[in-house]
Amino acid sequence: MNILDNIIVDKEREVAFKKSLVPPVQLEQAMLFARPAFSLSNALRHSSSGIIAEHKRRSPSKAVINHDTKVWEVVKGYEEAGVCGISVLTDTPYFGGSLEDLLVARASVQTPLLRKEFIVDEYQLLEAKAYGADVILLIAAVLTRQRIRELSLFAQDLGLEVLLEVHNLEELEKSLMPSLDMLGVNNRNLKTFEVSLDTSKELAAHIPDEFVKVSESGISDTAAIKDLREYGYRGFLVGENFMKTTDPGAAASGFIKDLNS
Ligand SMILES: O=C(O)c1ccccc1NCC(=O)[C@H](O)[C@H](O)COP(=O)(O)O
Repeated sequence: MNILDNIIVDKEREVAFKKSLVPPVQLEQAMLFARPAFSLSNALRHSSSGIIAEHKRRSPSKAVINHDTKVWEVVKGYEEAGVCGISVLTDTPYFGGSLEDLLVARASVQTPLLRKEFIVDEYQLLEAKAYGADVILLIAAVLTRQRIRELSLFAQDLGLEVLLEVHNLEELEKSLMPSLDMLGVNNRNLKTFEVSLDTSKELAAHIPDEFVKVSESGISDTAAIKDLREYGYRGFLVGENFMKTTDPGAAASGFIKDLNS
């Protein structure tokens, strides 16, 4: 089993346990559940930077990235820097995040929020809505076409946007469907942790124009973004490069200024 297999096995157990504690109807009664979501895809279409900045304490590939973060401080810093969207990791065992992080982020900013999670069940979409997310992530490597369809339609019914993540042509071809809003290419192979921006470049031509293209992972300088834009990418998910600094908001601000200069 690779790390992704392990994460999914653990996630299925975790979701089953959470369902036994909090029934779906309780999530539907949460205050934030009825709130209309912000559109990340629109923000990306009209943005000059396209940065989606991530709150990421640790990861399987890098271990600890930043343990001293205060979520509210990081996301406010990101918003002030002018990012288009903020990705909040909510997985605890592998990334040190939580749904509480998402709730704090929602209370702190008006920027579109992506619940960065390993989604295997509709229940997690109800959680995403109840805790203030605007967008959810679906990872093609761990879902069948049928499940991508069911989950994306369920998200659409809840008013959440969907970012579908692929890593190769096979995943892309099995996943294309109208219920997706954004197509993300992860430059990190989640099974081996190898990172190459060539993955985004190679897949770009295969992504139909109606989907906003997002390049994810391993982006550490503005030259990479200028290059990826040439391939039609409008969104750029950046985590470690900001989070490894003592002030992620300031790092994002400097990055965006450099990008726009
Ligand atoms: O980051 C990891 O090590 C990782 C391992 C296994 C599954 C997912 C993983 N990361 C999720 C992400 O996609 C990244 O956090 C995100 O794209 C930002 O990447 P980066 O800018 O390289 O921190």
